[in-house]
Amino acid sequence: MSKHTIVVCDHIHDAGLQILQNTEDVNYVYAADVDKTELLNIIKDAQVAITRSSTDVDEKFLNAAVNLKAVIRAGVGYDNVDMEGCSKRGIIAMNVPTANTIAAVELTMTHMLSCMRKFPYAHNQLKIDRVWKREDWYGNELYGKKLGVIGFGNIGHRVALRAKSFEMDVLTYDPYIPSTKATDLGIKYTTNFEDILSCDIITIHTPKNKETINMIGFEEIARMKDGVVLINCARGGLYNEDALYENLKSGKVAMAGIDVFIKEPAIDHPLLDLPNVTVTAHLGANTKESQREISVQAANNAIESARGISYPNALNLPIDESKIPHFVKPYIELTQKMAFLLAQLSKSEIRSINITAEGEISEYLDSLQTFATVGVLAVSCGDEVNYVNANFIAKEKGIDLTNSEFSNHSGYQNKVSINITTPTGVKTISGTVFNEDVQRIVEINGFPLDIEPKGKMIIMRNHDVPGVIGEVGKILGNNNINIADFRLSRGKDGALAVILIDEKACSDVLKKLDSLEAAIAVAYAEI
Ligand SMILES: NC(=O)C1=CN([C@@H]2O[C@H](COP(=O)(O)OP(=O)(O)OC[C@H]3O[C@@H](n4cnc5c(N)ncnc54)[C@H](O)[C@@H]3O)[C@@H](O)[C@H]2O)C=CC1
Ligand SMILES: O=C(O)C(=O)COP(=O)(O)O
Repeated sequence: MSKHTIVVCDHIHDAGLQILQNTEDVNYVYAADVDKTELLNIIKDAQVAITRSSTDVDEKFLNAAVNLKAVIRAGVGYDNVDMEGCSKRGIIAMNVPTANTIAAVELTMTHMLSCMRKFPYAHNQLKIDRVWKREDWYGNELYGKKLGVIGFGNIGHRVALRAKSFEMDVLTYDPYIPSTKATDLGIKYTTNFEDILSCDIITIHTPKNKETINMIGFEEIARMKDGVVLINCARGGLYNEDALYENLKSGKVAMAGIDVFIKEPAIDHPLLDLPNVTVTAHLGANTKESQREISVQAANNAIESARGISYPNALNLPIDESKIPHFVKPYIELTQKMAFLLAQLSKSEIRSINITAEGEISEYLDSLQTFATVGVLAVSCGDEVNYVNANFIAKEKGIDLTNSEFSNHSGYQNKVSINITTPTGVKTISGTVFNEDVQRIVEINGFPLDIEPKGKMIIMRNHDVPGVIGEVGKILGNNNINIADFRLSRGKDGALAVILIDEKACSDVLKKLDSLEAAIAVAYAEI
């Protein structure tokens, strides 16, 4: 039995390791304790890698991981994964998005309470210094304070709910949610960032990306209340670290609760020297409950993806098949098959792939474009091309990708057409789906047809003169090729025959057909 190699790059709970160990077709390699240079050597055999935030899936990692098909970020944030690099190489990236939510929520509340009561300092004075000085430790209450929550996703909204139970006045800023998601929970919603800056305590729960890096900097802090408290259990760099340091030093920011740093491990970070921060070493996800669940999910997902069965929570697929309406799926398949067929008929350099659609299916043009590109490129690139790298490969080859909605309606409820441009002209194919899942090609190069996109076929353009069908039948019969179906379409420029055959037609047979006086062009294709 051939085994799939799964490399575990960071510490995950034993429960997941057990699953990997007990799976017969998995060869699992535990590399959490090796240094990252040695990991580059180990990762070259991996089909699937499991990582946490301690392993950067960057250019170096990806260049070394020559057999990698999938990478699983065993947690939420994937800012340490070079998503474009993965896509270019056809690697599917996945995360485990909700298993550590509660752990991160509770650590956020811990930092908030610790900051308000200066808990670690009070604790250390008694425990380490053995000093009993109650007058040193007057804190503040959460009760009645205004809390600003930036990012109202899985973690942010739960932090808001818990803060409400402390009878805080909670306000959220998240332009990507409907306001009712917050207001239905009794949380105030704002699209004005200034409202957040006017809060007593601010906590951030967004992903780290171009838009959110330095979301809070010198200018934003300057507009905050004196004595504001800032919490960051999301990612280092969402609050500008220099601005945070300077303003904690001056006392403008009274306290900060920080779990994450731009560069980790952060054992020499200047923030650690300040007396008004509570810090943890990126422990947001570190509860036994959450790590057990993440590890089990990551292991199962790694096995599924190594076997090519499914890619749960894939982050770089063109479409999330679990979220699309039922009617779209057969169009996805049909588009890829039609593109594959058309590229076989063209047999020349492809300069552009254009997709058009009419009906409700036109809402999915961008995704269909990717599937068409996979179909076209599969003819020349074989299984090197897949849904995540197709657009990159097309770009590298200088193929122009475009799509648009049909301006004219042809009467079909839904129809997809693919046009490919080659040095000799434009080739077209169109298809539709009847009765929910009956896929049909309804046109090739302007000739109306009704054929199933399946099987071995000869496609022949010929002058519309008597005797062609007989001559074709004779050549195929003489070469022991059985005709399964013969579809003929007539147009003003001649005829097009699609001949479905039981055996593959070799180039010799195609040459004989091409030499018929009536023949204009002959091609063989297989779907
Ligand atoms: N410290 C730790 O160990 C952990 C840290 N995290 C971090 O927390 C982040 C949030 O996690 P979840 O809540 O699970 O993610 P999520 O995806 O459920 O929520 C993120 C929210 O941020 C919002 N958002 C995005 N851009 C925004 C912007 N510019 N302004 C305001 N809101 C914006 C989104 O609309 C979304 O509602 C993760 O991306 C990860 O980096 C997550 C788990 C543990
Ligand atoms: O899930 C996340 O985004 C986290 O930050 C947790 O990271 P970790 O898996 O603990 O390295």
